[in-house]
Amino acid sequence: MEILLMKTILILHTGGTIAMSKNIDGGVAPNNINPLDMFENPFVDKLNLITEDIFNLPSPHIGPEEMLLIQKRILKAISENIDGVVITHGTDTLEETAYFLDLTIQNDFPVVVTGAMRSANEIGSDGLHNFQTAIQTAASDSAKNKGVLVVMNDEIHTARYVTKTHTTNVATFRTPTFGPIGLVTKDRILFYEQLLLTNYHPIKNLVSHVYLVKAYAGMDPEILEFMDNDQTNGIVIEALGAGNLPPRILPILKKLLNRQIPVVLVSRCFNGIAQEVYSYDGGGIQLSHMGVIFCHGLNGQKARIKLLVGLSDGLSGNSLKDFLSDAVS
Ligand SMILES: NC(=O)C[C@H](N)C(=O)O
Repeated sequence: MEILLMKTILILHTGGTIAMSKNIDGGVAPNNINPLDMFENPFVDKLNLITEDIFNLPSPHIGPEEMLLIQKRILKAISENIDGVVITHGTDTLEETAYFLDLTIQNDFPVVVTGAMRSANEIGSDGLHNFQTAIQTAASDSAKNKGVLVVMNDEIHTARYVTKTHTTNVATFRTPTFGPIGLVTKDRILFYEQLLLTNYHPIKNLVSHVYLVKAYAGMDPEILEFMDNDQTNGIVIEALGAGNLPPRILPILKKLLNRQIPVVLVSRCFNGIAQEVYSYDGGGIQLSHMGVIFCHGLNGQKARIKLLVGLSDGLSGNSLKDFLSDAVS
């Protein structure tokens, strides 16, 4: 490892399978005491580990409020001479928390998120290994200024593009279209790509009622009619293919846009980006002319986090559009 000086790594446990065990009935559930608290620092002569259990939640119980708590704790660490941060997290919503942090923290030190697919007492448990490699990555100088990173199964992914792709396999985290930017090898942390960095938005409060909807063949307009009210702050639609919608959605879409509700489009495809390609009814060109914002390269859940962060930072109109479409970062 390229670790030369004594460094301090802040570890924030938030729960998830990495902190769970299989019980006698075969169900996997949280423990009263996090098994990771028993982790013996294998790098005692090189790394000082400060551990905090900020909460112990399955990640489906985590939402923007919890993400903001994690963000605030990391911002506090900036004045505490911390050299890196590791966050352990359930994998179900890990990519959303990681991307939320990526958008809201200017991290000169590495911030690494990890989790596990097998709980602490299951054969082949991946928790300790992922935890250890996440610490090594957070302690690596080469991990600085790369945005928030996700380390799982010996791969290093950007929070911006990584996604959970398998329900149970330990190799679940993948980065469609672009691939991981680095590897954890037996003896070093290795990067071979650099993310284009963007500005950060250090929000302090959150807006609510930002929705995510998936398009499907024959999509029913009623789903969007539910959002046609004053409470709705924004909507992300995972559209078909290159970025198209069934024509029967157009009337309600117009109503939502007339209400000045931002409607953001991504593709429901696993690879590629939403683009204004088709000029038929419901095609991307028409949607774009109507005022729908095309968000490039993100999946639906990430685009929703980005919309939430942009709105929470007070962006609207063209500034929100530029932020979401990556015209500015
Ligand atoms: N592997 C996991 O961590 C999944 C778990 N359901 C969670 O997200 O908390």
